[in-house]
Amino acid sequence: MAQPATPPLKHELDIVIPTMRNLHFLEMWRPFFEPYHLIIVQDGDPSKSIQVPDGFDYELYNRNDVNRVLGPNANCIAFKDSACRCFGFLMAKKKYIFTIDDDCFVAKDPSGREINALQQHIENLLTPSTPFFFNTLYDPYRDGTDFVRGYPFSLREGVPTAISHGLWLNIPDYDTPTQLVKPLERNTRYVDAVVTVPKGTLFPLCGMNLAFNRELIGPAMYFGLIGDASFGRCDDMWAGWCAKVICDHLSLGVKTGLPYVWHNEANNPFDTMKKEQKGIYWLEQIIPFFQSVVFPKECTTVQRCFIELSKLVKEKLGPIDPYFHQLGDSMVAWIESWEELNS
Ligand SMILES: O=c1ccn([C@@H]2O[C@H](COP(=O)(O)OP(=O)(O)O[C@H]3O[C@@H](CO)[C@H](O)[C@H]3O)[C@@H](O)[C@H]2O)c(=O)[nH]1
Ligand SMILES: [Mn+2]
Repeated sequence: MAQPATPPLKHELDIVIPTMRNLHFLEMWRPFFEPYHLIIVQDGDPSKSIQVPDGFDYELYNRNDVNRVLGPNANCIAFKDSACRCFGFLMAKKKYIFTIDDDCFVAKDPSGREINALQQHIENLLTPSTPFFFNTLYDPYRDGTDFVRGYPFSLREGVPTAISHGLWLNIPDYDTPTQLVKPLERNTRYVDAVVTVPKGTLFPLCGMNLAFNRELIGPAMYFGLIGDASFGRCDDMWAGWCAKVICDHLSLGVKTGLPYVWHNEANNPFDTMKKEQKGIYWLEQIIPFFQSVVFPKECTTVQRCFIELSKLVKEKLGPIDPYFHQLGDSMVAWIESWEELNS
């Protein structure tokens, strides 16, 4: 009798979900997520109980657990935003992480077939990236394609992929001003492509539908000290900028494109306006800062790069606002916590 196939990376991947709601969205993901272990990080009042549908294998953490586990470093885990998810990254023990927001559902491809987002992330992570030279036919490692004529043979091995950044149909990941002027806009464009983000290029990472190799880049996936600082909704982007400059330095790859999820809930733009206020101003200074980062050659690990980055954040961004001094300190506390829990 044929044995049912073991789902890919079943014992090597954890799914991390930040939440402040009930997790009914998991019902739709049941066929894809049920074989995997879930790490749920509950935001808000720890005395509230979160409903997780039956049949899932999960561990659930709240603020009390963060305080208990991290002690004096607990403040590096921000709440009041999706940033609480990085406590799940700390607690995970597997090599790969897939993280998804609780308002993301299974999307369909143009043929009407449900998309197994996890499987596509795994394919992205298990095949190399090509940050040093752009392949005009997108990801050359996908079935049915290859490197185009003129692609240097010496670069065709690629580099290990650290991050797989998936996209979203329906509610687009817009900032508040864009959301306000286009309240009815929906993303209906399904593009069947995966590309490597080139070396030296930053991008706005969205944490909604994201996977990464925790061994390669885990310590850089820090969603910051966000909650109380009006730097809201920049948690994922902060992780993206830090991780990308470190990937560039360590010759690791970042892919973006497939898979899609269906993003269901539009935030109230008048609420998010307050959250994003400072981030929108700061963005124009933060990006030139990251573009100028050069790591010394002694920075041979993600941890060392991250500590170096924390110093640069304090020195170069500190003059903009005292918040960046706190953020620099919390980056150090994050690395201390990572080393304590993952030594
Ligand atoms: O205070 C909070 C707010 C949210 N969460 C959980 O975080 C994710 C994302 O929340 P939500 O869908 O409300 O926010 P979006 O603006 O659509 O999300 C985008 O912004 C990002 C950065 O904040 C996020 O990664 C993006 O996808 C949900 O699971 C909420 O339950 C929370 O825990 N606490
Ligand atoms: Mn959302």
